Amino acid sequence: MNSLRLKLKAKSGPEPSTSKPFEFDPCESAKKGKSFDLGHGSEVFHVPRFLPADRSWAWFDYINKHIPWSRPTLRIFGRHLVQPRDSCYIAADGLPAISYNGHTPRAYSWDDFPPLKDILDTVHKALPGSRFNSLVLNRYDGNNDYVSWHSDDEVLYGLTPEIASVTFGCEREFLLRKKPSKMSPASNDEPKSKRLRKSHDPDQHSFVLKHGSLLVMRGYTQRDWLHSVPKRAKPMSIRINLTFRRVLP
Ligand SMILES: O=C(O)CCC(=O)C(=O)O
Ligand SMILES: [Fe+2]
Repeated sequence: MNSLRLKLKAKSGPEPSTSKPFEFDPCESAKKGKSFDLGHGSEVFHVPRFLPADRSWAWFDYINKHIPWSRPTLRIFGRHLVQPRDSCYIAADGLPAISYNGHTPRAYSWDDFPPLKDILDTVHKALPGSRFNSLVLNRYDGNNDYVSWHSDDEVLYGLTPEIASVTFGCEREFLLRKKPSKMSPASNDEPKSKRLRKSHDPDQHSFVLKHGSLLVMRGYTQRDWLHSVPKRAKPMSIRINLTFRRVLP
C-alpha cells in the first residue's frame, strides 16, 4: 500500500470501528491459503488476503495510535545499535520474560489492548489447535526500517514453534534463507553460483506480505531457516506486523 491509499482513506467518511462485530469467517478465509513445504519438516502457510481490507485498516489505525511503541538499544556483536524499527511486547501474566540482543522487553497485558485480543481470537479460529499467549509487534516507519536475518529459536518457544504473522499497511518482502548445514548433505555440495543459475534456489524463498495477510511458520522453520524484512531503496509508508507466539509456561 502506498501513501495515496492512506490519503484516499482519510477522505472517505468515518473510520470503521474496531469493536463492531463483522461478517467474516476466519476458517473460510484460511482455506484460501497455500502451504509451502520447505523440506526436512519445515513449512510456511501463506494467506495473502486473510482479513478484509477495511477491518485491517481499522486495526492498523488503532495499533499505530495506541500501542506504546519504543526503539530500544540492542547489543549486536558487541556494538550498541538502535533497533531499526519500533516494537512492543504483549504477554499473558506469569510467563517467563523473553530477551533478544541484550534487551528484555517489558511485557504489556492483553487486557490493556482489547482489539489485539480480537485479532488473537481471529488467528486462533483460522489455525485450529493454536494457543498463542504472546505477541511481538513491529512497526516499520518507511523503507529504511528493517529486521535483519534471524530466527525466533528461543528455547522458551520449544523446538517446533508455530509463529503466526499478520501484516497491516504497506506491503513488504519477507525473505527466508536456509541456515548453513553442519552436515553438508549431497544437495549442498554443488557450488552456490551453479545452483542459483537454475530456475529456483530451494534454499531461498520470498513472500510479499500484503495488508491483511497471514503467514505462519511451522515445524523446524526456526531451527533450520533464517528470515528477514530487508531495507528497500524505494520510499514506503508504515507497515505494522504482529507475530503471535506461544511461550511454553
Ligand atoms: O515483520 C515481519 O514480517 C517479521 C518480524 C519478525 O521476524 C519478528 O518479529 O521476529
Ligand atoms: Fe522473526
